[in-house]
Amino acid sequence: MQTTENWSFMPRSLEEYDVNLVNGFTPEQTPLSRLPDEYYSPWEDLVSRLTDHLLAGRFRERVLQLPLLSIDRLTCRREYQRAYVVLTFLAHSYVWGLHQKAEDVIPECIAVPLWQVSRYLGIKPVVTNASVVLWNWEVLDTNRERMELDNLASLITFTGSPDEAWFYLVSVAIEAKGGEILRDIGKAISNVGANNMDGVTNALLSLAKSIVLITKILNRMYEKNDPYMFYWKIRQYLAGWENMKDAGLEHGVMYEGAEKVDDTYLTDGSDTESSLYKKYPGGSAAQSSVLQAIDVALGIAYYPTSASAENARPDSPQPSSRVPEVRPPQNHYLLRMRDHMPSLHKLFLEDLAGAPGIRRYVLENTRGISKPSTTEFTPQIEINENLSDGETTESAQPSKAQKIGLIKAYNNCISALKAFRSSHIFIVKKYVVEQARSGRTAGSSAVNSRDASPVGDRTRVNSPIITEKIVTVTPKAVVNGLAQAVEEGKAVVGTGGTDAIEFLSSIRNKTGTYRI
Ligand code: HEM
Repeated sequence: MQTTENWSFMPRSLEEYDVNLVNGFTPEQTPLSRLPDEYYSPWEDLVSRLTDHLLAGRFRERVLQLPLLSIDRLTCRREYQRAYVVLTFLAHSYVWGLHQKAEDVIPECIAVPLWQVSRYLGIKPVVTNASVVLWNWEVLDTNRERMELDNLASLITFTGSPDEAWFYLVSVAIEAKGGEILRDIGKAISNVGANNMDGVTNALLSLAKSIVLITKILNRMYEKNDPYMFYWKIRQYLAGWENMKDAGLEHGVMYEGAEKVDDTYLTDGSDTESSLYKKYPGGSAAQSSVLQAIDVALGIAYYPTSASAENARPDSPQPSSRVPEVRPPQNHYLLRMRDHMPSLHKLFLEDLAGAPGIRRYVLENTRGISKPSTTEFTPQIEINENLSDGETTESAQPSKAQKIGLIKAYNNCISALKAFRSSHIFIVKKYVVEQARSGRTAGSSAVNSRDASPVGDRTRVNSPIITEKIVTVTPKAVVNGLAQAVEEGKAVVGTGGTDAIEFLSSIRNKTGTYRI
């Protein structure tokens, strides 16, 4: 049990945010692998053979045989979470199918309970980071260090492939470091409140180490997730129903019968007020609260990717004693992604933003010592050596060395976070951009004859694992949802429908400018 006393600056207890200092935003207790009440066995039995039914081409038929079950027999949040995971997997499998045309109506037997459990958990009724990562893991050996990559398994996958499980598990292992990360953030902020400079410095040094550690975990993605598999076989199931015109979901998806059980149905996720069709983006690790918590704690605000905003950093130290508060634009993609987190985690991030600011503390207490770069990231912090130690002559005041230590610790965090984002961009280039540019190839996987026509032989080069001779095919524009070939010169879009690399680079570069 970790002490939560460092978190007394928050208006609510960590428990009330469904956050803990062991695993962060993922539960301390292992998620349920099956709902205990046999009443729910029709859902559990179907999801346990999900891949088999998809492969047999009879999954949709099986869904239509499901009874409409009440959610009244779910007894606790853990059970609601399990129900949400099961129902989102069933819903996305139904909509996307396997080598089938997308369906734009989720049948009542899934749609109604999915809508209701999502309302209870305060999350959107689509696959999210919570469905596939936070609430979708188990530990293999409970006697060992719990949540390391070599001791984890995913509870449900769409494809039954190790690649898909690995994709989720890398995120689970990162999420689990959220406990350590929150401990450091709590220590840093409570020491800001107590005006204990060394305490803030030590907490930031530890936070920087944790960010380096999650970057190492992120870089293990290549070990067991083949980019080809990911892009062409797995990613399609994570897609939601926003910006999906090309996939046949121009209006989004209808949750059959949900309007009868919830008055708010019509007002959420629709283009027009009265539409029964909903548009929601799908699952993305951009919905991870850990990364956003680090951003919030370090005082990093998000910006639109437009050129004018690019040049502005909000809080370059001002001559006056006040560091202006900056409100990020409300429509920014990363802020929108908070609606795809459990609402308690979103609330946590909002309340964290109101806590004593670490960045503000560093800036205000090192004025005259730091010489912030107004341009891009520089590896070396520039210390203004010529300035006298002015305000720090009294023995009770921190020394110049302490102030320099504080700036360096803060900058270590920024550099580590920027390095995380650089590694992530590299992954997105390998797993998304290169795949989209290469066009779909037939190798060990079957290609829908309606999707493609063979044009010649080529050795498959994108996968580090498979090197057999394969047939190159000319892809039609859309294979399924997010799995599509994109011509050179056209943007490869992320879940949010914007140019993924441009978007991620802008955030990465902006992170770097926060060095002091
Ligand atoms: C094969 C692996 C991965 C791919 C292809 C990938 C792809 C993407 C893409 C395309 C975006 C842009 C926004 C969107 O489309 O939603 C994004 C955003 C993001 N991803 Fe990943 N991702 C991968 C793994 C991870 C992992 C393991 C994490 C760790 C938690 C992660 C964390 C993030 C974050 C935090 C963002 C928001 C942007 C930012 O804060 O820098 N991703 N990812």
